[in-house]
Amino acid sequence: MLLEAHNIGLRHPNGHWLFRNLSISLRSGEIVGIRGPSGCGKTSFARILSGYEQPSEGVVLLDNSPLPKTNYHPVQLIYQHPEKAVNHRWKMSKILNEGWTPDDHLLTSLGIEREWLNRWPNELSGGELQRFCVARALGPKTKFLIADEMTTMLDAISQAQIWQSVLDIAQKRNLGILVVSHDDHLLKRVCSRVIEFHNISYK
Ligand SMILES: Nc1ncnc2c1ncn2[C@@H]1O[C@H](COP(=O)(O)OP(=O)(O)OP(=O)(O)O)[C@@H](O)[C@H]1O
Repeated sequence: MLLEAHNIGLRHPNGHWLFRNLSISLRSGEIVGIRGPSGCGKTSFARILSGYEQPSEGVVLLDNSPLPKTNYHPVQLIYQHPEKAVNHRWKMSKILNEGWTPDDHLLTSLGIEREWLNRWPNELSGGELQRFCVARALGPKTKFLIADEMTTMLDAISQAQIWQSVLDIAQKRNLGILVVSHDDHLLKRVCSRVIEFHNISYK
């Protein structure tokens, strides 16, 4: 499969263009990094690629078709801030099973303790909550993953554990991953190529 963004631009309500003419393509099985300074628009671009936000101009295509608007989304975004990505009125078991039912093996590989399933989101740390968001995003219908600073809030050991399970699954299922990060060491380790945000953007 091929995920493509063509000439994407985003203009805020105040009329300011955050970016214009962003084009990128990502194939199944590819792991590509995006690096850029804080505030340049990486998260906004990630939201557009995963269908959460409409661009002001340009188009995102999945195998030459527009992104689907209903059902399980094949491009899954993992946010930098997991507390913004969960329903705080739901317990963790319901959040986890929102789109599919992750198996025990996945929960173990992501370090999710079963006792956490009965808690509310605010009874978990950011890192613990993020493990649920990763599991939730890895459903069998996921084709591409947009990992926006996915493990930034985690310690080095947890970070390595989560990336190891994500990379294992990506390899087995031939997922494409876009890794948005400030962490040069991580980008170098997991990505086959790394793009500077400003090199794909012409303001
Ligand atoms: N409605 C809005 N009007 C004007 N500017 C906005 C609006 N919404 C967001 N912005 C600005 O757009 C910029 C891009 O934010 P975004 O989160 O995409 O950047 P980022 O590169 O992911 O940053 P970071 O690395 O710090 O997470 C920010 O400077 C933000 O203040």
